[in-house]
Amino acid sequence: MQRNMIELHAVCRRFGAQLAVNQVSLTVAPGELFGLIGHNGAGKSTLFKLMLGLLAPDSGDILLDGVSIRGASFRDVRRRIGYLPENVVLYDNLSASETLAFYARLKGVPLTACAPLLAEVGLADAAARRVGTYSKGMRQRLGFAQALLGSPQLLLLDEPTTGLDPEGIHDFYRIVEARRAHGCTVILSSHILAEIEQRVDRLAMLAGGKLAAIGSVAELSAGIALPVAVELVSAATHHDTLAASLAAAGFACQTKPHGLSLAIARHDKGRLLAALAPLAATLADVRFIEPTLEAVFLGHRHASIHDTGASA
Ligand SMILES: Nc1ncnc2c1ncn2[C@@H]1O[C@H](COP(=O)(O)OP(=O)(O)OP(=O)(O)O)[C@@H](O)[C@H]1O
Repeated sequence: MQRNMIELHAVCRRFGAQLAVNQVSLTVAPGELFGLIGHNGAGKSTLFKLMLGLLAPDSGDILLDGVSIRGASFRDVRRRIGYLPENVVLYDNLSASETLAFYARLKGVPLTACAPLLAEVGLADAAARRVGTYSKGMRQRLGFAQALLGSPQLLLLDEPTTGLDPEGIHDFYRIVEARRAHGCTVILSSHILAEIEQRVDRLAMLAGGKLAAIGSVAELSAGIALPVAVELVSAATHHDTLAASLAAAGFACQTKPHGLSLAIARHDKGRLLAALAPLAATLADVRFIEPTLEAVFLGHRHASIHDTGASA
C-alpha cells in the first residue's frame, strides 16, 4: 500500500485555556489536493504550523512522508515542503526578483529558478519593481512563488487566494494543477467553501479546533440528509389555492411576499412536482435551492463524519 503523505494522529494544541486544535486525526494521500475549511479561529493556521513542525503538538503525532515531526530526520522532510503563510512577510524596499533571490538563498535553491517562477505566477513584467508598490494580489502571487521555490513535494498553502481577483484565482489553481501533474501533494485552507469545493479531491471542515467532517464533497453530501428549500413564485391571489393543494399532498409551506416556500426531502422532489403539475398555470417560477455544506457543517452540525476517503 502507498504511504500517506500526511498522517495526523489525535493531535491537540492549546494556547493557554484555548484548545486551538482538538483531537484532529486525518490522512492525506500523495498527489492529493486537500482542502481545509473553517471559520476564523477554527484552527487552520495552527494545523499548518503543527504540520511544519513550527509548533509542537501537546499530544498526538504528525507524520510527513512517514517521518514524525518529532524525529531527527524531519529536517530533511522540511526541505521538501513549500509553505505560504497566511500573512506573508515581504520587504517593501526589495524588488520581487530580489525577494525571491533572498528566499532562494535561504532554501539553497539555484538563483536561476527565480525568473521562471516569477513568470509562472504572472509577475515577469513587475519583477524589478519595489514590493512596496505592489497590490495585495501581487504580494500574494509573490508569496506563492516563494512557496514554489525548489519544486516542493508538498505544498502547504494558508488562505492562498486571499486578495486575488477571479483571474488570479484561476491562475493559482492552474499552477496548482500543473504541480500536481508532477506528483506534488497540496493542502490549502480557505474560509470559503464555495471556492474550493469543486476543486479539491477531499476536504476537512474544522470547527472550534475539531474536525467537523472529512471526505469528498460527494461523500459529505451523501452522508447527511440535506433538505432542499423550494420557492414557489406566484401572484398573491393564488397563494391559498397552492397552499391547500400542497397540504393535501402532505407538504407544509409558509407564505412569503413572492409566493410560498417549503423545505422537502431530496427524494420528495418528484412528488412535489406531481402535486404542482395541475397548478402550473398559477406558478411564475419554481426554484430549488440546495443547502451549502458550509451552512450544514460549520453553522448547525456538531456530529462528526468519519474519514471515508480512499487514503484513510
Ligand atoms: N500564538 C497564539 N497564541 C494564542 N492563541 C492563539 C495563537 N495562535 C492561534 N491562537 C488561537 O487559536 C485558535 C485557532 O487559531 P488559528 O489561527 O489556527 O485559526 P484559523 O482557522 O487559521 O483562523 P483564520 O481564518 O482567522 O486565520 C484561535 O482561537 C486563536 O485565537
